[in-house]
Amino acid sequence: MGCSWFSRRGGGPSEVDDGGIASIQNVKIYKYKEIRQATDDFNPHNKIGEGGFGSVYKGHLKDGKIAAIKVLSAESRQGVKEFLTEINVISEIQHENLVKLYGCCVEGNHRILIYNYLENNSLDKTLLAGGYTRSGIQFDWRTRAKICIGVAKGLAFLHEEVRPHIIHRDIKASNILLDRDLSPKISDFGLARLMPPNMTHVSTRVAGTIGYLAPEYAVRGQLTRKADIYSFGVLLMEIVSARSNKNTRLPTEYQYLLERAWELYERNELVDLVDAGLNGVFDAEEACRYLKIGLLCTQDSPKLRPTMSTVVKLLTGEKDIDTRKITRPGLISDFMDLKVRGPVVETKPDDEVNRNNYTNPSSYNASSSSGTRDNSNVYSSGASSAAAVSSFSSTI
Ligand SMILES: Nc1ncnc2c1ncn2[C@@H]1O[C@H](COP(=O)(O)OP(=O)(O)OP(=O)(O)O)[C@@H](O)[C@H]1O
Repeated sequence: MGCSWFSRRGGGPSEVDDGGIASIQNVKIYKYKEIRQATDDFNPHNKIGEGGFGSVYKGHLKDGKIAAIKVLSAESRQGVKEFLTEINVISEIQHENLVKLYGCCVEGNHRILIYNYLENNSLDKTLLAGGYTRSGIQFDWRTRAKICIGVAKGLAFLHEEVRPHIIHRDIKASNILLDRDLSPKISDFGLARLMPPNMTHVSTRVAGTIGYLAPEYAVRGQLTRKADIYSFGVLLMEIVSARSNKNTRLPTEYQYLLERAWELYERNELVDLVDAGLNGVFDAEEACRYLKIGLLCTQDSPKLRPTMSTVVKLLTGEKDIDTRKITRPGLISDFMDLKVRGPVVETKPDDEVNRNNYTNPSSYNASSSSGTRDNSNVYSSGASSAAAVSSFSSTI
């Protein structure tokens, strides 16, 4: 048997018998030997990606499952207890639009996460990398609408149903994976939490993320759910237009997606931003509505951005957009000449972090899902925002 349940069933690695972590019960522990076999000894041919947290391999597990195996980099050498505590939190969070964590491997210095493998890769490597021509995937309008709504639902779940609420902190195209049916799954939620606060290589991650960063988070380090909503707004516009938030190959005035969207919105020509690759086969009213929702989500003032559950209703048409509320979005380029100072505040009063009060969403009581907010419990999935923001200053 290559793996065991953490609650001392099946005899996992010796560290997991540590009495201080006996309360952790839901994490499947894989033996390093099984992971080596699954990846053919981490054969480069099986490597499917490289992110800020380490390398990702495709692997075949003994139970027949295909997995994405994320080998965390050296910086993440957290103690077994801390690591498993975080993993236990992540593994309890399950939703059809979140990537499923199968388990982990925590032997010696190894810290490895084992996820459900998603067949159709990430949005940045498919839709934003040339769409059908490059990936063979037909991103027609219906598929895009389904992707936008799915991501919105996954994020609404993290923000409003999980207790304490989770701020993803890194919503972007490379963290949206697609399954066989092109249903979207958000990856990396809770992951930055595994990194020690002094981790230095965070700068490369932030560099790739700048266009998604809400100004108040980038400049003042204010981390709330509204920062995720800003990133979602940018992603939404990327999906509709099939272009990245920044494209240096375009003439200067067209390079920044958000600036372009605002310009076109003011001229009542938003439809021009919709992907020309759709060959005109799309619902223009709906596509423009999505772009307007993107503008609403990226408003400069966090208070003007809708919550994610409202975004879901706006996307599905259950709720109408009040276009009077759309003002110029907050643009990071407005702050390009500012140097950012740390240390940084993680939250505002209405989005306070409280990691100790985490409760399993499955045991989450029904009255809360009817809209009652308990804003005192927010779990930030981010690594040190101070680290992120101070390294951000060195990359702009
Ligand atoms: N569950 C998965 N199924 C299939 N492919 C995956 C899975 N997880 C990751 N990948 C692949 O590995 C790549 C790297 O993923 P990873 O999340 O480590 O980094 P990233 O999102 O590109 O960057 P960052 O770590 O800065 O967020 C992804 O772009 C994707 O192609």
